[in-house]
Amino acid sequence: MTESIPPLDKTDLRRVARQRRREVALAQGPAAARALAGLAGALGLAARAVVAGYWPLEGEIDPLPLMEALAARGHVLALPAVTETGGILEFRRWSPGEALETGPHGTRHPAAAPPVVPAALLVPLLAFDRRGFRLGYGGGYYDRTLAGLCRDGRILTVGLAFATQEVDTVPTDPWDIPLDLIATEQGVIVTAGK
Ligand SMILES: Nc1nc2c(c(=O)[nH]1)N(C=O)[C@@H](CNc1ccc(C(=O)N[C@@H](CCC(=O)O)C(=O)O)cc1)CN2
Ligand SMILES: Nc1ncnc2c1ncn2[C@@H]1O[C@H](COP(=O)(O)OP(=O)(O)OP(=O)(O)O)[C@@H](O)[C@H]1O
Repeated sequence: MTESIPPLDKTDLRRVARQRRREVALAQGPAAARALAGLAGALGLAARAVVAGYWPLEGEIDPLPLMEALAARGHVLALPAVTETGGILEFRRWSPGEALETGPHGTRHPAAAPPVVPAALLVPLLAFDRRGFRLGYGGGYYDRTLAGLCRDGRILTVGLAFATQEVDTVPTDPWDIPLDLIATEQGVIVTAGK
């Protein structure tokens, strides 16, 4: 068991959670990513649904083995592109092995292509709680994007994290929209949802 993180504001929690995530990623990164891949069938995705993942930044749990497992099950994959600083994410079709370009904040995304609307979103995070609230880097990209996607239709949101990224209560703002599921190397957590 790791020590629990005391209640902190978003800025302080980002710092503490980042450090904790870096340590667990070094110690358990590849094993945890493999464990996530084993959950591909447990996410309840509709057949052939378009699933948007992410290209991992340092310390984030690596979603690529899970994305490969999803592709093998017949899902279409996509990656987010940051096309405008402070804007919303654009999702582009992608298959493992296809070329990527570097975007703002060190992100990697496929070259310009007609955007797709994902049915499910795999979401990176610094910390999560059992209500489904997440803390990100503070750019607000997922918040703004989710606000639009939720307005336009149904979307399943799945946070991906190391189990030790859980905190009792993530501090929230009015724009935060809770995730439906959190997948960790220990299994799938079903939250109260949106
Ligand atoms: N893998 C991944 N892709 C993503 C995100 C993410 O969190 N992770 N984003 C989520 O919104 C969007 C990009 N927005 C971002 C906004 C800020 C920072 C950021 O502050 N990065 C750190 C450096 C990251 C590192 O430690 O390598 C920084 O600049 O200090 C990163 C991404 C879309 N794509
Ligand atoms: N629906 C929205 N519409 C417009 N701006 C928004 C919306 N949601 C969030 N923002 C803006 O995004 C900024 C960052 O929000 P927050 O600190 O919650 O980011 P985060 O969830 O940690 O980051 P990210 O989503 O990029 O991983 C806030 O300053 C807020 O004004």
